[in-house]
Amino acid sequence: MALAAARRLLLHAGSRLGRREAVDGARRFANKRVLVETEGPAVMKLRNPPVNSLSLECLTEFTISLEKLENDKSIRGVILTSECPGIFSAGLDLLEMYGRNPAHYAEYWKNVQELWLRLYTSNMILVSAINGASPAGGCLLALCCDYRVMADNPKYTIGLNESLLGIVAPFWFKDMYVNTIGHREAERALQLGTLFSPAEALKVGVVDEVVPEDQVHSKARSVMTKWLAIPDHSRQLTKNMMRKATADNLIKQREADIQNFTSFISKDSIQKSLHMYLEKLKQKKG
Ligand SMILES: CCCC/C=C/CC(=O)SCCNC(=O)CCNC(=O)[C@H](O)C(C)(C)COP(=O)(O)OP(=O)(O)OC[C@H]1O[C@@H](n2cnc3c(N)ncnc32)[C@H](O)[C@@H]1OP(=O)(O)O
Repeated sequence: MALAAARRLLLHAGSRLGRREAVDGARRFANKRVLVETEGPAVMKLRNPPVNSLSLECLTEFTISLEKLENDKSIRGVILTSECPGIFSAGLDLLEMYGRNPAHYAEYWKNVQELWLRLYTSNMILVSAINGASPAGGCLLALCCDYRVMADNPKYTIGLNESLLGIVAPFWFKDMYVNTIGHREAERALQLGTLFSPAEALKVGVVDEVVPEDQVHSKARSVMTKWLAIPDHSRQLTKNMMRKATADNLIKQREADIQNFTSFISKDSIQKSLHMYLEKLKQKKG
């Protein structure tokens, strides 16, 4: 209930802000963690420092921004990128999955599912400009896109690394990975929790193109121009044909998936693994 009210409030505030900024000349709207520019090809920038982790608030604002773009029939495509230097997204927020209660885990997971379904089944053309590290849920965001351009910086890695955290990528993460890189590569990468360098990601097909870092946005825009030249109706029907079965697989078992996640993440052993992983992240800083 509380979340639904927050969501209504955000939508309202978002549209007011959108109008105000439009008067200033720049066609854009924003909430705290997501900035959307609608001048030229629409660009959605995640800005949840330090690492663009997908907290509940960030997921909600992301979903609302997408909803607004979907409702604007003049917007046919969106470039998804990050405003945080060196980070595309650190994925799901570990602090939403650690040390909370089952009701919180269920609420969080419902919102993760909702964002995924909205992104994965979007009628718009989605191109990701991956300008930084993109582990786990960050990779998931990129995989939802129709085309992925990654910055050629060996410090940036991408992949579904859940098994390194002692957790298991849900079946719908896995389905999308298999759809993108094939069963054998996905099986190996999921078991090992592989984080691919840009060159490896290109080779295996996690991303479609790797370009010098200063060209990632211009390349994403030129890709968008090419995709925009395709008639919407045929492209959308084709996308739906390719993705429907994967999305339906979750839709038909959303509740069960929430229950599974909640009971899995609540286990002492899993909480212990997350604790150790969080400690490791802290220690890395020295
Ligand atoms: C059935 C269960 C399935 C659940 C599915 C889960 C999918 C997921 O997405 S799980 C999340 C997986 N994410 C990761 O493994 C990424 C972990 N983070 C990193 O590897 C690094 O932080 C980075 C490469 C993204 C960035 O490195 P950098 O050196 O720039 O920054 P750090 O000093 O490591 O981090 C800064 C700060 O942010 C905290 N943090 C990092 N990632 C997360 C996160 N995913 N959730 C919450 N918080 C995160 C990190 O602990 C630091 O915090 P402090 O400043 O307080 O120490």
